Amino acid sequence: MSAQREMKEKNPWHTPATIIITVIGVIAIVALVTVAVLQNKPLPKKYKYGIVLDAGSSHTALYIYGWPAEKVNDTGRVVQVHSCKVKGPGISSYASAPLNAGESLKVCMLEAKDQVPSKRHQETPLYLGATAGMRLLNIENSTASDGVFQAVSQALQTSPFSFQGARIISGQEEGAFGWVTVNYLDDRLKQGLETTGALDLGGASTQISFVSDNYDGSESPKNSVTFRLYGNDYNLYTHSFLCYGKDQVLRMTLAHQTQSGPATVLDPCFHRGYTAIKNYTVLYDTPCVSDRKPQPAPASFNHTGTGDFQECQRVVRNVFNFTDCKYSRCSFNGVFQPSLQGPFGAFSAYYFVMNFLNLTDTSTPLEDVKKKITNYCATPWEQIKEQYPHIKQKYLAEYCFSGTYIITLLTEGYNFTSENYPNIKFIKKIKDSDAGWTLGYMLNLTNMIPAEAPDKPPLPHGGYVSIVTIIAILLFVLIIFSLRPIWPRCSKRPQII
Ligand SMILES: Nc1nc2c(ncn2[C@@H]2O[C@H](COP(=O)(O)OP(=O)(O)OP(=O)(O)O)[C@@H](O)[C@H]2O)c(=O)[nH]1
Repeated sequence: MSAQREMKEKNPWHTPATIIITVIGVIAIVALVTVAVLQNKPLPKKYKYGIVLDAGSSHTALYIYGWPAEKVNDTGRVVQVHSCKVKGPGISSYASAPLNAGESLKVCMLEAKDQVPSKRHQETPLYLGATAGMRLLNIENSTASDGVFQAVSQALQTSPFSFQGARIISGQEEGAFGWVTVNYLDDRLKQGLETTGALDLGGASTQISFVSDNYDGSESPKNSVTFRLYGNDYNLYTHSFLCYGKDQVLRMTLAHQTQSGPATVLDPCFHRGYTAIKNYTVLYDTPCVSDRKPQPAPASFNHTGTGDFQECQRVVRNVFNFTDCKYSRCSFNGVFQPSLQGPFGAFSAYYFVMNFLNLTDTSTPLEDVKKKITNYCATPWEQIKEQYPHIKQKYLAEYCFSGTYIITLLTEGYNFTSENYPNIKFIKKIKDSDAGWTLGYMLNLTNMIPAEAPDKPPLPHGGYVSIVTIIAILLFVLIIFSLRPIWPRCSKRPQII
């Protein structure tokens, strides 16, 4: 018994020095790892915000974007945190009562106040960009357009946000920023991947934007936009067709059919059984068709559907000029377009219409797409209303026309064929953010996409912590081994002293 106690007392592992060294070693390792973990832990997320109002021809929508405050330049970090659809028509419809345009934004602005934490209000930039509706009003009556901007600016200045101005964005900006949005959200820019083209169909204009190896900007330079983003150069082809949004094209096709001022128009783009009294003055009240107004025109006409896709396509073709082209190749109306390249994202009305018609699957052969639209157009109006009781009748009545226009624009306007039609993806959102020009516009104005690729930390957080842990364990083992001279003898036999 006493020999055993003596053996314990002589065991060098139990000397005060080794115990102290071991405890200090363990504490040092724990401290080292803890510091590494804490020092590199992502900071609690403080968000910054930006707000963009898309003042379109048919309506205004508000988008709130958010991003972590500490990492501004990382791709894919800015996301849409909220959106609000303004009730009523687009701001260009308030030309004769501009104060109401400002008033119409109030509900969405109140929502924005609730969505953005109040301590961030003052630093949150607020932009309003107006598109084709205001472009047309500005052409038609620039004083009225100035009045509308004054009214909306006054309303937005009273908001708690940092209002940065309201302006018409050019068709080129609308196309290019739509392309930036799509590729930013898809993480294609930072990684330098092949980009996705953007097809945007609005109410009053439509945009096509893509990068093509066959386009360096020398032919038709007005269609060229160059960007340097994350260290990559892009030469983007973009064109915006004013008046080729679906609402204005509908007016153009009607104007074409009413050139002689008839009292009844039999329209193949509307369902059999559809009939409505329409006002000539309202129909022709847009620069897109005003020069075609019959003189003298009766006050109104009876708009009656006949529901015939092929006839509708014939009518729709009339709005395009496919013959004049002074370039090596054109889309339509004498506009240069290089050969189509890469995948395309088609959004806004492209999505609304094709989604309703159940045609978002572009692996469906084009002939079958046309058959489906033919069947939809041929369905009597009464049956359509019964089938879709919850869908706004204005939208419902126009899907036959809109589907026909979309297919004609894509295949005959932009020259998509059976081979490359499947390259189109009809999209509404990408990773919970709406596809459209607004995000690209804000990223540009807040300088959130750097021209050069940001420096990456040499290691991700997890890798850093693992390496520190391994080094700490190695150090510990080293200390233990350095204590070797005072190790107990490695013998199974008890050492009897
Ligand atoms: N079916 C359907 N159509 C919609 C919906 N929202 C908008 N539209 C229509 O789709 C078309 C395009 O809408 P937007 O993308 O908002 O276009 P916009 O911004 O008003 O028009 P631009 O100024 O030309 O860009 C318009 O004819 C709208 O009336 C929807 O939820 N469903």
